[in-house]
Amino acid sequence: MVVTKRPTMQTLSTRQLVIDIPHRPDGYPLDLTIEPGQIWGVLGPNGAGKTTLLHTLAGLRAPRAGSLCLDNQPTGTLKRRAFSQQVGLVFQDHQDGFPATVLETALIGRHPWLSPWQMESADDVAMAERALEALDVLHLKDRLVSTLSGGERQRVAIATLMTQAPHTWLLDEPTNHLDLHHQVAVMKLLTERAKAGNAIFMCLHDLNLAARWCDNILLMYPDGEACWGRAERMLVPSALERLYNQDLTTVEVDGAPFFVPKRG
Ligand SMILES: Nc1ncnc2c1ncn2[C@@H]1O[C@H](COP(=O)(O)OP(=O)(O)OP(=O)(O)O)[C@@H](O)[C@H]1O
Repeated sequence: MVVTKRPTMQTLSTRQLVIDIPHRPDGYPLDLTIEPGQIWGVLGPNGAGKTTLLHTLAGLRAPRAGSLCLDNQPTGTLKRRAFSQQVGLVFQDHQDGFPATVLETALIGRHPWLSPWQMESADDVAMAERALEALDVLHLKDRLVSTLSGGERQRVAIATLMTQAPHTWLLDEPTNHLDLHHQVAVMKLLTERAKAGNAIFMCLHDLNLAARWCDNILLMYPDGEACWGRAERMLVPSALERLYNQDLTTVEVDGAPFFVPKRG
């Protein structure tokens, strides 16, 4: 049996980070620490910079200022493979680069753990199949990804991240395209991963999913202003109304606030 030696889990943090959004002033620099066990929700209107932040955290875009660290080590000094063992990203949109089955796609998640040209082992395949099962897409494993529905494709993308098994999970609107049952299933899965010690950091447009499942919230405003902290402190109607420029009615359901847009 091949045993993959796991590196110790490292905490992703930002120091005075300014994301680079063309023609926008710097705004408020971000000093975030995304701790093991935490579930972060990033909220903000269209164009506020949520995707740009995720791509910056994933090392795909350079920040305008500031730095990113894993523990105390600047991420720029790490090899891409070592970084990908620690940090993984589910994109908002999924493009098919080349024809691949669902299982082949999930197995891409093992690449940071294999040497160049090393074939995936039976253990890697078993890991990918467990992830596909957790996302309820194992029955589709031999289908071409290009033939899947939007929600199925989204679940395959999350299963691919689960197969990658990084410490920090970055997810750009992971509930996009998902029906209600699968939205809840994904949020439960992320909660289980956080309980197991992973750090979860995701953009969401659904305030009520954030209120129910996230313990930390980052609010991003279109002018670059930002604030963050414990969910109960951040999810207050006045702040959210200003964030979305939308009046809200708030009720409490099962001990969590539930926000409904006012009609008028
Ligand atoms: N390459 C680019 N050139 C010019 N502007 C860009 C570029 N990339 C992003 N932007 C702009 O940066 C801003 C932030 O985009 P981003 O995708 O991060 O927002 P978002 O908060 O994720 O939005 P949404 O909720 O719509 O997904 C937007 O106004 C976008 O048009």
